[in-house]
Amino acid sequence: MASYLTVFLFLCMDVCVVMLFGVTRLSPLVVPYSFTTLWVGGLLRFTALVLVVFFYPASPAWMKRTSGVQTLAVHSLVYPAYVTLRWACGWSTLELIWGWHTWQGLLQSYAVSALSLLLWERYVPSVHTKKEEKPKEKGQASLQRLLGYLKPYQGRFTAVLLFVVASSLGEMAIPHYTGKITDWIVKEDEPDAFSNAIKIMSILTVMSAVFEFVCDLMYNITMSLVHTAIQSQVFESVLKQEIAFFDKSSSGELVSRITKDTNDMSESLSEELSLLMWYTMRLIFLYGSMLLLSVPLSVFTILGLPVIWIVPEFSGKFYQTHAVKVQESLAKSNSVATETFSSIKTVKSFANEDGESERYKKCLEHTYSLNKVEAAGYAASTWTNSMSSLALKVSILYYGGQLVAGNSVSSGDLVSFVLFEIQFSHAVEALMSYYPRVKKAVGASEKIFEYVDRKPDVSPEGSLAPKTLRGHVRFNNVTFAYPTRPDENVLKGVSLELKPGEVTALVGPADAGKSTIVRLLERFYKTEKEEILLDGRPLQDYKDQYLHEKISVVAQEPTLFARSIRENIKYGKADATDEEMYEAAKQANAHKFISGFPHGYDTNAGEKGDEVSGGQKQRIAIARALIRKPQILILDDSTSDLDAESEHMVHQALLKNSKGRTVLLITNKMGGVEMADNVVFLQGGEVLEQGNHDSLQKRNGRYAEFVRLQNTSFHRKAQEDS
Ligand SMILES: Nc1ncnc2c1ncn2[C@@H]1O[C@H](COP(=O)(O)OP(=O)(O)OP(=O)(O)O)[C@@H](O)[C@H]1O
Repeated sequence: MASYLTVFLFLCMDVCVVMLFGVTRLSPLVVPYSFTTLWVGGLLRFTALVLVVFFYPASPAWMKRTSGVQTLAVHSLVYPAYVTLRWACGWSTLELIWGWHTWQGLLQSYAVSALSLLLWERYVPSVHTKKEEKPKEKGQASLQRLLGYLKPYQGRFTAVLLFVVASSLGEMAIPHYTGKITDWIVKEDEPDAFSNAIKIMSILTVMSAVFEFVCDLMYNITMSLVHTAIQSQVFESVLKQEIAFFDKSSSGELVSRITKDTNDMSESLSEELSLLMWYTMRLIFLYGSMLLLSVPLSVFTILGLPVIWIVPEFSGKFYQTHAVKVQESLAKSNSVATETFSSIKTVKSFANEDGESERYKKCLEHTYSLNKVEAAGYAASTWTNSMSSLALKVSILYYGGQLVAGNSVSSGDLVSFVLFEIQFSHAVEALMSYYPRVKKAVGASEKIFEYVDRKPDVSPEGSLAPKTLRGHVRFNNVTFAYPTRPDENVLKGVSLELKPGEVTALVGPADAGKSTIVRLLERFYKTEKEEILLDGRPLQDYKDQYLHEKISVVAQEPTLFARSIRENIKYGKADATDEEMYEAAKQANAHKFISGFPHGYDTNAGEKGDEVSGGQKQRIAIARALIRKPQILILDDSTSDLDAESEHMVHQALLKNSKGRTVLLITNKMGGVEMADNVVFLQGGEVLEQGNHDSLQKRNGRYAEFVRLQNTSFHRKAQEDS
């Protein structure tokens, strides 16, 4: 209520001041001082309004800010300023100078004030806010970074820009010479003018087309280079992240970021940016040509532009927010599809095709509901663009007609102007409709840059890479929880030792934390500095590449790549010879079956190794670990799919060839455990017993009980099988 009262008070005061000065024009005293009266009137109006704003207790706070005072100044002084400007240009001011108190004048000043307030709020940072140093808007920063990718190709872009300039200039020929031809038709006094105009117009138009062709070619090639650079940078950044990051993000989402989002972003850079460049250049030349033809008409055109700038910005913002949401939802749908296809066998064996389809459908429905809002945003944004430019067009035609009637411009010039103006408003309209699309791509780029900027949460890489490594590992009271479940300690004060030249068996029931110990040794997760030592030095101090060369792990469920067996065994060690590959395969008891395949080592292993059996997959994975000749070899239940004979052969070969090597064997099969020099029994994340198999058996503690249970279940299983 109070704010309505303020507005009412404000209007009353304003109208009264203006009308009061309207009365003064009747006084013969002020007639010779028309300009002074105008300005004094404006200043008094300003003072009166400022007094109302600052002394009326219920006036809105924003009016007391700098932007509010600026608006009042514009509101009060725009009319005197406009009249003075006309006077300076030598145009008639007689009617205006005494007509500022009219209702028409009043309404005009309100419209201008509203517009100026909008502009000031948007584009002109006020004196106070400047001091506060606003942080850059996210979208703006992303756009700057996107443009940063173009920097290495500055030379090419300068050439492209020159071609754009030449081509846009050539495009001015048609409207320009159409006007000349109109004048010739009206006057009929220059017989050669017609053919000359046609000739020059044709030459310039053809030249413009050639420039456009060269420019497009050069531009598109350069943009493909930029796209490749962005995509590989995103891929590299994602690969550098710590394992916990991959635990949290699904592979579908990651793939969508790298492919779809980078594509969207590159499209904006190539297609939209190119159009942006073309239309901006055209806009400059068109406006230049319009100015040459008629300054008042051009000024009138430009006055209407702020309206068609501001309106699309509002609708574009709404659209951008929804575009980001659609991207996220799409990434989710992608991850569901990727997960389903990568586990298709499990899906089918549980006959859950309908369940997965339903899950995917739900994701798509969510995307669809967001898409509808996004589409409405896009439609609203383009509709507001074209409506605002249509309004501008109609008013320009109206004003242009008046100027022609007053003989201010010739008919030919008016024709040219109208043609220029049509192209001009089309260019503005086009730029405005590209704005939301560029914003959409900027939205996509924000997500991508999140990945590029993300610092992997790992300890800074060490520099240690000693020539010889003994492979002595010590865990000192290690307590660990996964980052995704920080409150759940998986390891609780684990202390153990892996000695060079010895085989240590890590034994324990499911979920004891055995694989977690391996993941920590691989440095996949962060631990305290002194907790894990390798040859007496903290594990973090070693170079990453060095560490993974010296430690080889055969995981519980090894993953093979959809490449040849040769490439799988030599994975990460492409310089290994074929002899070394055969040797590793023999030790892993794999050479025989691989040689039996029709294509031998060139046989494709299939996606995730699906074209070989579980046991074969494990043996190939063991060969892949052995070819690196690691100082520390870790076998994490990696012979579970082998028959007893194969397993025995693998173990024998490993023991024979592991002189001086540290071996960690995670298994619950007693055959392997009995061969070990040392046994560590882990349960619930705690080391309960340590020693060799016989001594632990004699102790008759938890380990012995576990062995008994293992044997009982083994015998029962054997009986059931027989
Ligand atoms: N990436 C992870 N994020 C969160 N928790 C995890 C993660 N990996 C494993 N865990 C949890 O840690 C605990 C120990 O898992 P781990 O794989 O180390 O056990 P394990 O002894 O190797 O078991 P198994 O013999 O069944 O393979 C389990 O409770 C498991 O749910």
